[in-house]
Amino acid sequence: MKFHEMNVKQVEKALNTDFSSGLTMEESARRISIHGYNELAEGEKQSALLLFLSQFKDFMVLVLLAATLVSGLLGEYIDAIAIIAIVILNGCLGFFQERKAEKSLQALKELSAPQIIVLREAKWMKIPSKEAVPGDVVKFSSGDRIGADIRIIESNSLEIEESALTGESVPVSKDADVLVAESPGLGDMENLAFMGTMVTRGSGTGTVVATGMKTAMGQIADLLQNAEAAETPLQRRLAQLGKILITVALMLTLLVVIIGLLQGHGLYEMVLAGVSLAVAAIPEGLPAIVTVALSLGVQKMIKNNAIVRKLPAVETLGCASVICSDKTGTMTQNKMTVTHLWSGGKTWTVDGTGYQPKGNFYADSREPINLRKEKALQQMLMFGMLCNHSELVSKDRELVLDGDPTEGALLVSAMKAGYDRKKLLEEYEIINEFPFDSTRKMMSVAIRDKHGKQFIVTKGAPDVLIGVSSTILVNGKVQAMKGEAKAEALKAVDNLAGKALRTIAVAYKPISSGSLILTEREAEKDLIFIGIQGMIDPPRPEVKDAVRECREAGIKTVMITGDHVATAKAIAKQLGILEKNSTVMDGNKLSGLSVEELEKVVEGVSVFARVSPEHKLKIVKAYQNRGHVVAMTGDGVNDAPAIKAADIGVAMGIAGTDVAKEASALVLLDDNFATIKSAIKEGRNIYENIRKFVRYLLASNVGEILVMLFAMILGLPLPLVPIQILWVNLVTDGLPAMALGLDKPEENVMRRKPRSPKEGVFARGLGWKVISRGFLIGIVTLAAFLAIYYRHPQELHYARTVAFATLVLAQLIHVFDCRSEISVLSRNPFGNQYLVWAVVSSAALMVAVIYYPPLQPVFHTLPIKARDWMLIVGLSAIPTFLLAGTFLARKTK
Ligand SMILES: Nc1ncnc2c1ncn2[C@@H]1O[C@H](COP(=O)(O)OP(=O)(O)OP(=O)(O)O)[C@@H](O)[C@H]1O
Ligand SMILES: [Ca+2]
Repeated sequence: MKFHEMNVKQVEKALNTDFSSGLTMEESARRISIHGYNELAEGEKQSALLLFLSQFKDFMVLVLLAATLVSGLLGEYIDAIAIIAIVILNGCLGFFQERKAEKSLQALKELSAPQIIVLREAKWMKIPSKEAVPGDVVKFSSGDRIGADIRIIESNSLEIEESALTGESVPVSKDADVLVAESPGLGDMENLAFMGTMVTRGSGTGTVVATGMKTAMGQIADLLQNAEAAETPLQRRLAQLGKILITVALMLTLLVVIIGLLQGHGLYEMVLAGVSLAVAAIPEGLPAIVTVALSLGVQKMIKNNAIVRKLPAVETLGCASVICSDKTGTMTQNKMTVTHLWSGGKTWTVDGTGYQPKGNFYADSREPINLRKEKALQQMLMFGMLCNHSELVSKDRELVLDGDPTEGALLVSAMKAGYDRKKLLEEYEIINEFPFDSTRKMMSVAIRDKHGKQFIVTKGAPDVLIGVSSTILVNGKVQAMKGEAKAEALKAVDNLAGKALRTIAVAYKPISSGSLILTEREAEKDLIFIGIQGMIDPPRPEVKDAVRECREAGIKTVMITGDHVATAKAIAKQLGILEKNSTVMDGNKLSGLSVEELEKVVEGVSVFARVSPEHKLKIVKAYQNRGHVVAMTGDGVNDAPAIKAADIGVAMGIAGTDVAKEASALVLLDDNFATIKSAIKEGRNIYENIRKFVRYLLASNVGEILVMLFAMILGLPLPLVPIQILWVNLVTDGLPAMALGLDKPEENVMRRKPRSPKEGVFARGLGWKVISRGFLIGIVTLAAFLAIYYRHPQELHYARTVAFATLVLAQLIHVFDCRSEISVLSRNPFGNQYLVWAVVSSAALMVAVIYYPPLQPVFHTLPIKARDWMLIVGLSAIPTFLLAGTFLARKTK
């Protein structure tokens, strides 16, 4: 018999498990050793060796190796060995950079690995999905992705979307009690839930029947092997640019070779020089360094509680111009405490802090009231506790909340009045439930008391509940919900919400005992309104500053909330989101507008209140049509489309569902708005750092090519020999460029306007900087060469050594200039320790090559005399300081 044909008892037996306490730790470990981990087999990975070899597949490197081989055969052993050594070192550098990039991407993947809630040794715990085994008892609810194939034990309005398996995107309802007889299609197995599908509604428990490759998903897994890693826009642009640069570098190199030949240089000499030059000038390492910079940035973001799930988001973050953020939990602390209560025209306050169930109720005086006399208040508190899933659990001797904070507040307010849920549940049995969702904005239970009387109890947004209540309880009497009674209730809501309180109303109605199976629609109408509980949810302290910083950075903050207009308004004011010239729009108004109409007014709105998740997509579209780059937060299943549509989809790490997380590009580990701001700042910085080393590397290459080209045009000997060119390329490109990638942001990163996503690599004067600095580096190197060579033409080796030192030093000074968009002097040049160390070690290597006797024949160098250092230092400072702070530099700002 198959699992879907058995009843629950039979399944329990077949799997040799216990549905009330789950598996033991021992047993689960044993089962892992039998069934293996619950994961799908991965595609093949590139081996380290292949990755290493792939560093040498570059065409010019192959040509260089061939040319070196020839020179080796011709007897130039030292040159040949040195060149090969440098090529291998270069390959190692590339290998490590790519490895690092790959590793950090892998680490990212693991961070966002799915989890599953299982029952082990009678305790519910969250474990990595990987560790689930057949027989495990699991629970799941709306927004979860199912982690294994599961036979449902209990279900509650459960609906699951199985498009990952069946392609059918309409959710199907699932029911534990439906036995499926023959062998139906996957889509018809009502009592099974499959790995990879997602819960769109309701909740349930179940037991794992298959894991890993044995699941239905596993059987088709090879069809959907790993999605390819996405390239960021910048990486794509750089790849295109790379092709152009290669062509240009090759053409210039060819020009150098041809002119050199025309000027009477030997063929062999020119070919080797040309090939070395080509290898040095082609920025083949650029893509890898960019990936490393991106992933280093990603790691930094993780330290700041932001996980980037899609690499391109790192870049897009820097372009964000609007952040649409949830209020509850993101801008506020999500620590709710009921402070005010209202029923039938009376208002009470209650004291106490946090989730400690201690406090008193007051009317007008300072004396606590006698609760027994306030029947409506009692009823409201009791119902708030019954229609409630949250729980207080003690952890480290403190009471902490397990569940939804809104419900926690209601639980605690009832406890302050002396109610105890266990005792209540002995008196009242919960026979049915309609779970909360953000569109209905309410939740209901059907309960039965000891005498068999049945009621519907509903709690939810007061304005919505007033709408579905036909009567209201006033002084123990039921009155029609209209006229003055209704107006007074609405006024009470406004009054509480105006105090920045979040409001939840409670209502009920008796139902006849026969009508057990009501639909949601039947249950949630003609209710008797009892009253309202108002709770504080203090803003997170850091949000106000974050909002201000965003404003200075040209980024607009928009609050989007399901909460009441007045509550949203009050909190938005406290946080500085709502200003004089911005407005609040509510869900009703929003529903009536088309995207085009919304577009016209959207710039003026900074708070959207009483919205449903479905509205978020419209808001994203409207801002995007206005040319904005939009970050949008979300947590629930219904938020996923908006998260996907946004330029940067942001999901909550704590409150977020699997579905929201999977749709997102960025996950906030702490659900904090301020974290979005830090991520944007980091995103801007990473992009600037990439610009810095692109600028540095290309200027260096331009310098290297030009010095050779000019020398050939002037009919001079080669100012640098091949091995020197390769060495410059290795030493100056390696460490200093990486160090630039780790640079701290310039002070004003968050005071600039967001960058346009269309901006090219050379925007904002970068192209000019590359060419002008490169040109000057070439000129001063040539000048240094000439200064020696003209006086002593016989000392060619010495002149080359001086040119070599000038070229290296000019680049090592120029690298400091690259740290700033303005000028080298606009920030402390030694502010980046990595860079200082990179430059010091590169300089030390240069000194070694020049002064260490065993290296001199290898690099064709001679020790430089002290007085010539004056010349070298003076010349190499020129490219950086000549243009630093001049009008040319400023103009490009
Ligand atoms: N567990 C619940 N049971 C009943 N009603 C609830 C519950 N949670 C929230 N509500 C009501 O539904 C309204 C909408 O809730 P929703 O979760 O959509 O947004 P929110 O939490 O208020 O704000 P945000 O969208 O900023 O997270 C709330 O203002 C509240 O009145
Ligand atoms: Ca919400």
